[in-house]
Amino acid sequence: MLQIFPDTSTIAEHVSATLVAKIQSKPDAVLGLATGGTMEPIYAQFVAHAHRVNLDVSRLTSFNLDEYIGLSPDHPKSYSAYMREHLFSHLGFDTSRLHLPDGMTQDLEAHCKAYAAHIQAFGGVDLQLLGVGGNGHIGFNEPGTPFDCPCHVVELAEQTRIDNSRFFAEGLMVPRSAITMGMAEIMQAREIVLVATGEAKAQIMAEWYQQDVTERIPFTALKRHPRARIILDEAAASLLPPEARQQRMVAVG
Ligand SMILES: N[C@@H]1[C@@H](O)[C@H](O)[C@@H](COP(=O)(O)O)O[C@@H]1O
Repeated sequence: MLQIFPDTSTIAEHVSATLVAKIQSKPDAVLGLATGGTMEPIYAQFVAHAHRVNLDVSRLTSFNLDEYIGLSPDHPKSYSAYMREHLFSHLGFDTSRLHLPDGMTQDLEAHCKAYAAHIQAFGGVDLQLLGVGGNGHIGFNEPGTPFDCPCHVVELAEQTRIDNSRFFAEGLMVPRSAITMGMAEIMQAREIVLVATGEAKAQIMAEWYQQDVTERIPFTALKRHPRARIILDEAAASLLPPEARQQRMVAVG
């Protein structure tokens, strides 16, 4: 289902309310968490909302989508550091329940298998948050990734490294590879919320809308998911055909 909101702050309120409701109804839920600029206002809003309603997050389990290979959790540009900065350090999480792939692992293949098995051991993800790359990647599942692919190592597409270089100071290289949750684990999530904001996502959203399900655009897989929502702001929706732009959300909540 496609939903278009006026701007990033109404999206943040809406997604935050979705998260709070999920956690209130299932305090031991398993969340699939994403990083990237899109998620920053969402986590900020969620932290404020959680404080307001005194939300108990201590029984939650989370699995992050991905991590760069070669960056330790202490590296400021690791996704581990991102999660601490934007979410984990602000609320009373049980840190032993918060999982990210280990970018410093010595045995990549074994680690990927163990990460996938760990998610299965928890019965899969209840609610998966996703952003989307300019080339349609989700997590770091780049175009061409088979839809049944589990957690794996990926060589990042040149476009992805260029897009993500804005997060790295000049002279710091974007890593060439990453560990990502696979399309398989993502598609097994019971509920998926994908958020795309800003003009930079307008082109890929138009392609997503026009194309059938294709591995060339990984997030088209969500068209086959029974409970996936694609949430856009006006800018990301700006190249959609008029009939798609009818899906405007006027109310928040
Ligand atoms: N691995 C992450 C993705 O999980 C994220 O969804 C995407 C979009 O990022 P942004 O929200 O910064 O546009 O970029 C990265 O490559």
